[in-house]
Amino acid sequence: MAIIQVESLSKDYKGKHAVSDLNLDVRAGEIYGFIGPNGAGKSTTIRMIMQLAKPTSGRILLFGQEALRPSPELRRRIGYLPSEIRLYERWTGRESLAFTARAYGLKLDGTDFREQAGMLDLDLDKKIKSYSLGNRKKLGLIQCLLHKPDLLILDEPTSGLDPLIQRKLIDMLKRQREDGMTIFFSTHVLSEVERLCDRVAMIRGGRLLRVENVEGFSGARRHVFKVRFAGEEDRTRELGLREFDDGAFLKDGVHRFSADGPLGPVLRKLSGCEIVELTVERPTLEDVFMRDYEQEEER
Ligand SMILES: Nc1ncnc2c1ncn2[C@@H]1O[C@H](COP(=O)(O)OP(=O)(O)OP(=O)(O)O)[C@@H](O)[C@H]1O
Repeated sequence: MAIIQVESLSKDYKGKHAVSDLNLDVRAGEIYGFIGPNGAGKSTTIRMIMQLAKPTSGRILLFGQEALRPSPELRRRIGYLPSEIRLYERWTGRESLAFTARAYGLKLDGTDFREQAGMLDLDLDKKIKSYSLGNRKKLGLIQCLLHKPDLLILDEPTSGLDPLIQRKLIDMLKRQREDGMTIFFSTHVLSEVERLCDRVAMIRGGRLLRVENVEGFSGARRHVFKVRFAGEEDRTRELGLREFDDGAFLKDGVHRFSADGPLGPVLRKLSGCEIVELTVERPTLEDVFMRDYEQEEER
């Protein structure tokens, strides 16, 4: 069953499309990355999933239930970390956690979050007003795990964290997955997605560009070619580069395309023109996504 199912979801702000006709399905037990540049529509989507913003059109199902209005029952099953966390500045981290625990009717003895705080290197006895942005994020994350939700929705959880803490947070999220939690999180850091996610959706300009399986990423069997020929003209058609890749394109004088299988046939084709520069690489997820960005920009 899909834990999050988003169907034809759109959100307009004063006639401007923040999210357009978005479809997503997040399955039980997976870590799903939601990636896109600034202003892509990630937070707007997450706010709609959390029933904090009303969709202009479309449907959202959480745990198979229609979720267009705030529902305390659904809310209890979800841990949500917004991109900007609001905390009560005068409290210590521990007081803040104790308050949240009480709000959920949990009886905690103070040792329940010690492990997580230790893992993230967070001093819970300091006042929140003295916390850095990173420490606030850490506290927010521990807070949204307190009630042991089935689904974790995190809006840019690692932004503002140093690389060491980012890694610890990622390890902590992996551990949650081992305990059966489903995790949906937004980021613009691709390496994070590669380390952590089962699947990743890429959004830009409010529209879904693609969804990719990270494990066994199919791009690993392909080669990415970047080639500059003598002269500036577009050689895509002349060399039949679209026979290898429908999406072959020319940008800044460089022909870019990818191809499956052995290199020989491709190199033979390329040698029909005078090559000034050639690079051949295995594509990373980043290559695949950057290509999508660039192709979108061309349109
Ligand atoms: N409350 C609002 N009123 C008007 N426009 C909004 C509002 N919230 C978001 N937008 C616009 O919707 C678009 C998507 O914004 P959103 O915050 O969802 O992007 P994002 O992918 O989360 O970006 P970032 O990575 O910068 O947080 C942007 O053009 C933004 O300016």
